[in-house]
Amino acid sequence: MRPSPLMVSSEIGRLRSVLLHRPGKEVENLTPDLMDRLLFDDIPYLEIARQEHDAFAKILTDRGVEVLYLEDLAAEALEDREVRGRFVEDFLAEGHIPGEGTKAALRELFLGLPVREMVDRMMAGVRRTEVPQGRSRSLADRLDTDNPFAVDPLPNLYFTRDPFATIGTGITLNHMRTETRNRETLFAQYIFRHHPRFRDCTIPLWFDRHETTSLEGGDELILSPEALAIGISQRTDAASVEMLARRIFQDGQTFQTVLAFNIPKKRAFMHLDTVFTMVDRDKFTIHPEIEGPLQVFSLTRRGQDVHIEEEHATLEDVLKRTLGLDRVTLIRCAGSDPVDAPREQWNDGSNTLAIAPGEVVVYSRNYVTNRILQENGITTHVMPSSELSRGRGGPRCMSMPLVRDAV
Ligand SMILES: NC(=O)NCCC[C@H](N)C(=O)O
Repeated sequence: MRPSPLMVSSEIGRLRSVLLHRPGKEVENLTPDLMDRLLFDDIPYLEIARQEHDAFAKILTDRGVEVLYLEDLAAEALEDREVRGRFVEDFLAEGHIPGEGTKAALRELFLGLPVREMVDRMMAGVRRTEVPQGRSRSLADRLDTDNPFAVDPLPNLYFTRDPFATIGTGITLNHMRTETRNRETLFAQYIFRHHPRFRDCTIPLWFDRHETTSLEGGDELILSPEALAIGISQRTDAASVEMLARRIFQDGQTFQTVLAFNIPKKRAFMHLDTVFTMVDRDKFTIHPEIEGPLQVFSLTRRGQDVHIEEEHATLEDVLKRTLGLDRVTLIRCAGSDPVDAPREQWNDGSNTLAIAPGEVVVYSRNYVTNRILQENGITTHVMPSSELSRGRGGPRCMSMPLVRDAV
């Protein structure tokens, strides 16, 4: 077995390799009635969303970052016909297909396509009108439902931050809060098991998709090689945090502390990274509402066990102590303006992606926060964002680092 090709031990180390997903037809396979269940607040215009995403990727590649695409890795991982067959079965099993006849027709549809087209179709979803009506139609196949899809689209796939997370040399393969996003984690499972880049490597698994509690990557931040910050949030359960801490501590990675922040359970704050991201060694963007005092649990390694302490402290005090800093700069979203701050946080003004210490990618629409970042000495790479932001995620949400330089 080869050593892990993954290494991420901070939020800000120079970014060397990152996983993105270029939005596909899935972001237009949305109707007003489906938006709530599929976790969107509006329907993006695909052509512009792709232009915006290409601008995002260009910011990264122009600075020497290797950009890998989920759809490419998935297709490459599924080259083998037997593996592809198993993937289709798993995908259909979790797709809540109405009847056996529909499932058989979808199986035939997917396996009859070239592998890359198959991946695109699975991501895009299949409309009921696109499924050839097979002979054996069970009652369930015949029943008309108000869902126009035989198998749902996966519109949140371009938020590659959430289905799995690189921590150290391993990953958490996540169990997502919602059914619509949990199917996304199947792609990562097959990529890490079957893609030539990963399959013969020793990649520790800190969490697995079959766990019964939820964990999403937007809640997983790496403050330093010694400390993680995990949100207990609308999407991540406390039990998941303790489970990943125990596994990471037992593996002998560099991490000694996991800080669990209990944040408000609401859609605007769905993940810790929607209200808090690291932009430099001692600088953070935050939403004013989480300045604290917050309920923070410190999970520390004690031999083979995990010691848990609770405190109510300000974010500033916790960060200074954990990072051994005399001072930290908390850059408040839109300067805490009572109107600009909630607006820009809603459009992910606090959700930056660092490509090096003090250098971040931001959404153009959050111009108040962007100006304040610049005033604090942060270099901002501004990307267009009108269509991508309709999915309620920013540059950090749309990226999963695979390799960063040590800080
Ligand atoms: N890390 C993140 O904050 N990801 C944003 C995910 C947005 C997506 N529509 C969701 O609700 O899961």
